[in-house]
Amino acid sequence: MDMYDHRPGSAFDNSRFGHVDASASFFCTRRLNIGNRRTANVTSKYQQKQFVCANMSDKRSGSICKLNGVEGKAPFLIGVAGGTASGKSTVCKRIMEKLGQVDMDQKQRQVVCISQDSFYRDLTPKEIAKAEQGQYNFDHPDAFNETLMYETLKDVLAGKIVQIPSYDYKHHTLKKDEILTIYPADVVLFEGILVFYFPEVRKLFHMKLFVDTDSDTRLARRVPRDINERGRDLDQVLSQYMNFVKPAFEEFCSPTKKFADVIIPRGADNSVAIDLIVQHIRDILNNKRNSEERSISPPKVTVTPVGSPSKKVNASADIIFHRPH
Ligand SMILES: Nc1ncnc2c1ncn2[C@@H]1O[C@H](COP(=O)(O)OP(=O)(O)O)[C@@H](O)[C@H]1O
Ligand SMILES: O=c1ccn([C@@H]2O[C@H](COP(=O)(O)O)[C@@H](O)[C@H]2O)c(=O)[nH]1
Repeated sequence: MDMYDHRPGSAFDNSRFGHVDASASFFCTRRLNIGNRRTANVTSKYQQKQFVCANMSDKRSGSICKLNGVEGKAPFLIGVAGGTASGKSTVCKRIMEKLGQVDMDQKQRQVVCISQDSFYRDLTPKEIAKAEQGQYNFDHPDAFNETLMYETLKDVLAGKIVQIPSYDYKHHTLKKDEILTIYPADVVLFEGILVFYFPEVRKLFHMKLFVDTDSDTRLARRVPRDINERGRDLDQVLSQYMNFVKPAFEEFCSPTKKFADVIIPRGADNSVAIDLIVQHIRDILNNKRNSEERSISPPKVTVTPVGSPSKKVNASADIIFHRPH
């Protein structure tokens, strides 16, 4: 999806993706601009199990965390769940558009979006053969790498730069030559059919949205999409839908609607709901910015000695605390 930072020419050896020995890793050092204000030397570590830049400080103080000594922001993390073709990606795109994030350099973006599909497990050749016949269940929670999803989101929350693969729906594989770099942002949207299914992952979200589009509409959208964009034929799409997609939606996805803070009926058509969400995000960002500014220039605090309450130790203090008696 074009909202991601596609960096085919990144310093990462993409050909190793998913095929390295678990212990194999390599390092690269780059100079990166983070947001409008910061520049940091970032050393990134790439491993099969964890494709994140793992060499930055994990310490958080409030919403500020450190990136190799440079202060970075912990983002506001929004989960966007919903059935297949409910409009999750389109809703995320609308939110980004309304927040003025689309025609913007990837590194400057305050709002970024990550797809849960980047956390599908690597399939064995036998599983790929099954998938090609529409016999693999991509809608079951076991199809996802929960640990990696959790660890990556934790890193995102810690203000780290993370690198994730994009997903190739035609070949049912993670794209080894298309690693997405997610730079620290103010808001991170994480969208997918089962983003609220895993309890530990679910707990990480500051806000949870569920895109609720009726199943006829979803199927009517999925059929042409899968044929035109994902290389399927009609029989495959319908049999996969009946055998796996529909039952898994009912068993695993639909029950997670109860965890949502906001349910968006009709998806991207619901501009009222999207406007309300965008306004809420704006308010949160403004509050966050104000509190960050306050923490960057804290008011001067002076303690007046006990017994001399009228004696001002520092005449320029903005706040005076009295020691309790
Ligand atoms: N409100 C809408 N009206 C018409 N088509 C839509 C609408 N929302 C999404 N679509 C189309 O439906 C398909 C699935 O939408 P998408 O946002 O990718 O869903 P999801 O991310 O939930 O799978 C895409 O082809 C998209 O262009
Ligand atoms: O190789 C694959 C991987 C996934 N799928 C289907 O994709 C949807 C999830 O993506 P949405 O954009 O939310 O629709 C899921 O229902 C899987 O069935 C696939 O067909 N092949």
